[in-house]
Amino acid sequence: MTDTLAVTDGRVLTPEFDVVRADVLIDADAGEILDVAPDLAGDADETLDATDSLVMPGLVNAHGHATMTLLRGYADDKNLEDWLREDIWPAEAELTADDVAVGTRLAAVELIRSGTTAFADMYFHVGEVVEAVREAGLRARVGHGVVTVGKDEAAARDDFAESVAVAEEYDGAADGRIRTAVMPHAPHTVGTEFFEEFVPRVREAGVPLHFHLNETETYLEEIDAEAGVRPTEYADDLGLLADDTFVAHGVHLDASEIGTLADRDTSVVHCPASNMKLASGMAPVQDLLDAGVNVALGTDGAASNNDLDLFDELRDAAMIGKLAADDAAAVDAETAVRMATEGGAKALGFDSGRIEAGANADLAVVDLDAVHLTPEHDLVSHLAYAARGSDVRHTVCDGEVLMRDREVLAFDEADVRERAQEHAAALVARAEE
Ligand SMILES: N[C@@H](CCSC[C@H]1O[C@@H](n2cnc3c(=O)[nH]cnc32)[C@H](O)[C@@H]1O)C(=O)O
Ligand SMILES: [Zn+2]
Repeated sequence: MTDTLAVTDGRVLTPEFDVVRADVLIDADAGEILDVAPDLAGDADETLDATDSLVMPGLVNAHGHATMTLLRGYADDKNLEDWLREDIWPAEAELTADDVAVGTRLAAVELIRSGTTAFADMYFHVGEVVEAVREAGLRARVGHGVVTVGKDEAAARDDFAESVAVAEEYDGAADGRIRTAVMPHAPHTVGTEFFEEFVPRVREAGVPLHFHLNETETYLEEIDAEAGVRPTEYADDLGLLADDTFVAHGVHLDASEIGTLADRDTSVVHCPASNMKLASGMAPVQDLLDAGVNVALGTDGAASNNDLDLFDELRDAAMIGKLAADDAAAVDAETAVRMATEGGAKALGFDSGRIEAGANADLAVVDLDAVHLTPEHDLVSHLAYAARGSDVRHTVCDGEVLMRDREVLAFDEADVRERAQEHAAALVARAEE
């Protein structure tokens, strides 16, 4: 007999963005939603109470570096290039596999607590990331980040080869909750010859590509100096853009680049908090949406955010989207919530992001019994503009309850925090030696 779970007595955000009173019946073995209708509790082996709550698709954090939770608050108030070169890369040079194991678990707890059920991760020691994701019960698209600048040819080639090997090794791990991608850091931090050599191998492996695109003016200047074109054109010429490619940031994009991204059906992961904090700029999100580009949301690493709460990101996206377009109607509440759910699921290639029979059973249950969510005119407005990650009561991924009544089940949270504090302190001490 199949194990079934019913999320009962709540209201449900439908794919049409109506809010209806219904239960959600889940096949816990298959990790799939079976039915959304009133009175399904009697059919279930187990129930999860959603009284006074809104059942929404689990949020999708489509760009980040989970281990960077260990560097949260370590270096703030600098632009991207200075921050990476002066603080982050020296610290990362000291990072061990154990640090990645600990930092990714800290990130996982934070993601689960704030209703995120799927995320993308570009980092190194990916085997440790995979183990943490498996244990957490989350869904993720993971990859090894490649940088070739500053390395000799053999080391550079090894780094890219490792990214392909890692993507092949772990794709489909954790009962299919883990998928992979090859993740060259950015067009200007990986040499042209290495893209030429490895892109055909990525295509053979049949995995997507993920990289940082046009995050700052420096990204444009470096490609302009090297190739005399815009980075999107450069990336397209190298065969990097496809319908399973997802790029982070896309802050500085001209109309022709937006057209190219739309033509290739490449997803853009908007990271508004990171872009504001590093003063990278304002992404033209409404223009991307108007051109038909799929836009997802990401926190980026916790060192440039400084948290992994997608509800913050949602609100930031709606706010900065209006400023960027000089139009208060731009990036409206529904659009922001869609980017954080179905947009992210599409970018990462997961059949999640909607509460409907047949979809992955990835959902967040938001407690509406709160002062800052009173009164109720429009619950989608609340999700975009008033709710916080800490309003999430239960988190379900792949049909498994990962958090019940604000208790994360897979980990001992106190232990995860203590180990994170120890590893972060030791890491920084090594970096500053
Ligand atoms: N194997 C590579 C590591 C690349 S992982 C991905 C990298 O992205 C860096 N990173 C984090 N946030 C950002 C961002 O906003 N823009 C660009 N890079 C970032 C992060 O510090 C990490 O070094 C190496 O040998 O250096
Ligand atoms: Zn990043």
